[in-house]
Amino acid sequence: MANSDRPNADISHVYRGTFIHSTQQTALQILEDQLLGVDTHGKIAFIEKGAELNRLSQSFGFSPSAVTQLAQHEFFMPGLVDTHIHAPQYSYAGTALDMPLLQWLNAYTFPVESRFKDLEFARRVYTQVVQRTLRNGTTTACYFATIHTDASLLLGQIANDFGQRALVGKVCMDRNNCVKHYKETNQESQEETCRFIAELLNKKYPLVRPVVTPRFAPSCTGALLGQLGAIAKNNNLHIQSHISENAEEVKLVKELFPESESYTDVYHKYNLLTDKTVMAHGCYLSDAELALFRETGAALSHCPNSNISLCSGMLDVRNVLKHKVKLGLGTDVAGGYSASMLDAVRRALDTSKVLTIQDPDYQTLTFEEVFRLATLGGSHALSLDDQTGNFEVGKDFDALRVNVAAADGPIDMIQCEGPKVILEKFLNLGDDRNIAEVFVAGRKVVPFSPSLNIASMSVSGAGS
Ligand SMILES: Nc1nc2[nH]cnc2c(=O)[nH]1
Ligand SMILES: [Zn+2]
Repeated sequence: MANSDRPNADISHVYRGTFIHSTQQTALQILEDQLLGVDTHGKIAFIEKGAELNRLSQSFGFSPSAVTQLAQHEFFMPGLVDTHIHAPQYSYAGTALDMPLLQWLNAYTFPVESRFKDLEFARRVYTQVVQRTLRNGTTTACYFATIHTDASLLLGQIANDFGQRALVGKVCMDRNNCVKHYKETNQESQEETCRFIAELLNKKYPLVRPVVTPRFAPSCTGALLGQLGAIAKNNNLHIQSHISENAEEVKLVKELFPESESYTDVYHKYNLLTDKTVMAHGCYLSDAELALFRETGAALSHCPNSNISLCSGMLDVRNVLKHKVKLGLGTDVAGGYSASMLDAVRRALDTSKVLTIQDPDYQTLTFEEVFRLATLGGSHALSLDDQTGNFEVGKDFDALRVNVAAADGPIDMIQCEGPKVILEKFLNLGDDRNIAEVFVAGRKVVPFSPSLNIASMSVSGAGS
């Protein structure tokens, strides 16, 4: 072996079995009888054919007897990437789905979010949402918190404690005519955003980053949007918001920002469309707006459960892909009632089929394409694809160990099936009972470590 090929870190784990992932070229690549090595930094050191065991064990210095062999109904897939989820709204997920967006925000969302000033309430809900999403295989989550800086910092701490990769945003809003006590002044929003960013970065959590988070154009003055664009630029930070989710909202933005050509133009004008931006929804974007997304490198998060639950609209994913706009999937809890990315996969397929019902010439998304959106697509949308999203050497090992035939699980395996069918069954029928283990950056984060003292955190609100 040439010197340049020598590994620069020791191997901590080697797994043997089926690995299923996406690449830029292929939506579904099935690698059977492979050996994947994880180094002591949690990175993928090699992924090669099982027949190479002896050579690999010698060159990487591990014992063949230490290899973990997957069982027949097991496979590894990349961790799921939730590109849009509201952590505080987990407290009412599964309820309050009887109104359109703007009314829903005023009636349910703003009153609930205002409660997150209370840090003990925040700790309880944030512990539960991080646990629930991890158990369901979300290895990376892009979170909205609330306007409260300390509670938003707590969300970052909890994600770090449980080992979830997370972008965390303190929500900014200096305009709210309906729930008057749930808003900031322009100065507060700016100052608290800077404090949030400084304090979160100062924690040096390896997998948790701040994200600049104007709630959406109707909640922010132009002045605030401009200040947030500058803060993101000066600190090279991610940006997240909402766009073109619902027809009434689009109309409102036209009224509030009459000088702008389009909703996308509002954000563009304030330097909020960058290659580290992810905007949720985009159901009503024109082709010209999609072209602007493509030009700036900004991404979209498709949140189909929310779009249907709030009767917002349906994203034409095929058209977004045609415009080569980066795209991931999001749960958008609690507009979306499920915190599971498996649900987002199913709802994305359902929505695509409804579009085909409406127009039989419409090219329905395949489950392979949606699998890619939920993994590599999401990591690309969050500009984290150099670190996660698939099983390329050098990326972090973010993975789910799936057992389709888990005892007492939701799937009956009637006959012996190949890996493609097994994956399809898991995506359509599986749940957390099929997710035996979850890894983030090589660390096993599910089952939870007993040292996390889960019971005291979730029941009494005490804990780390
Ligand atoms: N779905 C959804 N859309 C929004 N637009 C502005 N805020 C929100 C929110 O909390 N949820
Ligand atoms: Zn949202």
